Amino acid sequence: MTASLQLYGVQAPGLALSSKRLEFGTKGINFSATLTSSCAIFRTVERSCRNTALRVSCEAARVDLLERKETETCNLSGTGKELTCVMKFGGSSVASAERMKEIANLILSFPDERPVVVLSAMGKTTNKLLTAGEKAVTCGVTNVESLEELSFIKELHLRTAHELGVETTVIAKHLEGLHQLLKGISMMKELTSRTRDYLVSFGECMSTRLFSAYLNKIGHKARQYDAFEIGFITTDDFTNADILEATYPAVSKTLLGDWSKENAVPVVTGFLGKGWRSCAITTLGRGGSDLTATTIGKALGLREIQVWKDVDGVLTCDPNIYPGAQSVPYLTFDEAAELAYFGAQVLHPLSMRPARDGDIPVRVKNSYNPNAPGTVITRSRDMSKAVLTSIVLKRNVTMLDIASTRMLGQYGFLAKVFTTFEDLGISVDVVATSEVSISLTLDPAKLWGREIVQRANELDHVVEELEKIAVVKLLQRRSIISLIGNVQKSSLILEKVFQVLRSNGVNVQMISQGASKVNISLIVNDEEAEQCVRALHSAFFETSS
Ligand SMILES: Nc1ncnc2c1ncn2[C@@H]1O[C@H](COP(=O)(O)OP(=O)(O)O)[C@@H](O)[C@H]1O
Ligand SMILES: N[C@@H](CC(=O)OP(=O)(O)O)C(=O)O
Repeated sequence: MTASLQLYGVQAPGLALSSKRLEFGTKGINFSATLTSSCAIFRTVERSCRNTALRVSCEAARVDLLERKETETCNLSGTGKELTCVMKFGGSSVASAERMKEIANLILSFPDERPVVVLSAMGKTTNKLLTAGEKAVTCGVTNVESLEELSFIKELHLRTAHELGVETTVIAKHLEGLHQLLKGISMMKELTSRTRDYLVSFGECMSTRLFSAYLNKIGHKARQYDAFEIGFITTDDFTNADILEATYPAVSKTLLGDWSKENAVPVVTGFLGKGWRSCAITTLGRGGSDLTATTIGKALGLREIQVWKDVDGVLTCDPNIYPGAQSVPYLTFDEAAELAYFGAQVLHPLSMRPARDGDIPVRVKNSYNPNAPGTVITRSRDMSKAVLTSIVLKRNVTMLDIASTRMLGQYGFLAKVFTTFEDLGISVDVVATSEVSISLTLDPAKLWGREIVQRANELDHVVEELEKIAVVKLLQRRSIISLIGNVQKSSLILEKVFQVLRSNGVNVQMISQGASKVNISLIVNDEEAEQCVRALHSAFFETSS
């Protein structure tokens, strides 16, 4: 049982709260969450500490303690009496005015649902914003106006407003702000990851404003929310921020509080948050609107989370690799998480976490084909007949073969290897070990998120460090093929896999069965990978045996 202790403070004008540090000196207090807003600091503490006197010391400028108030943390499962579900629509589902009208009809076609709507940016807006930002660095201030991406974004959003019949004023400030920001980037000749997040936030801020205005126009009361203003508190890892615990009660309080006053459909920006130290806009990693949706689902204790895409649910493999991929009717949270983590673009890698914690079913549906049943993701499912569920490919992975320079019997070798990665802040994806050697792949999401120069230095540095204790081989352009399914049937799966790979003349360079028990990973050369996935798909999903 936790209680929330809220300490309200006033800020000296013009000072960001993040520049101050409040210290809670009393021993034994277990802070399970922290969140700051421009005028308050909230800390969630264990109930047992309720009456403990807190010594609050303020390091920087003035923070006056105005009020100390104890409140029960929102009852997460009991508050969602009225709002029923989350409906998240991805970029392809809101790519044009016509698509937005269809989505509005779709929402209205479920009269028993009272959804929280989460939207991504329209179509490929996020990519266009990023390209515009990169071009702005070098194009010169006077040329910003004629950047084709800026013109495209302006034209798309203004046209959408006209076609929806809503005032262009709902997005005018954002279009102007975007223009100014690009000029700023151009003047500074620099695009930091913090600015990058601010830049892409314009996409979701505009799509939600247009859609909410449209719902209101057709007589369906709606209210737009910027996630970074309603308590989506994240780490300050720009471009890949993680949601902090304090988000749940804050989001619940705002959305349920407003809903109880007026039943207006909440339309929330996906993908965005607010860094808890910086108070700047952050993003949750590409495809992060899925995570926004599941976070809201958990925060409000809703009955279901729906993510509407442009495919008939989660498929047996990436349809861009094999167009004959079929939809998977049921998945567990573990299977879906593994599938997303190992590269299936269809779901954000962390999005299953809140749904699993809240035990809320996630339904993946096709907004272009609403009648298709889609995929239902739940805590457990009948695995008695399940063998292989889906095949996932992650390309361009770096692999390391590390062999100890000592002989057998050396203890501490694995510990030293992993300490090196920990020290360098690099996470590892797939591992296979013996007593004196270890093969592993490096998480490309973490590594490739950094600048090219930084990346090359990092790899050199890893090899240099490891060479103090081992012979190291750096192998690039490898692919991980992940076989998601019932690992209880691993012999059956592997028998078939090796038959297929042998008949295709492919040598597996490493194999690993994860502790999650839903995934077997194979490492092959990049250039052989797609052909392998197609051959494996035929063997597992297109033959009767
Ligand atoms: N196993 C898979 N199942 C379904 N879609 C997949 C899979 N692997 C890759 N994809 C790709 O993911 C896309 C859907 O994800 P995404 O583009 O993020 O959707 P949205 O933007 O609508 O949220 C599909 O169009 C498909 O090309
Ligand atoms: N617009 C962001 C966030 C997002 O979730 O998009 P989508 O739902 O279209 O994948 C992106 O492109 O990454």
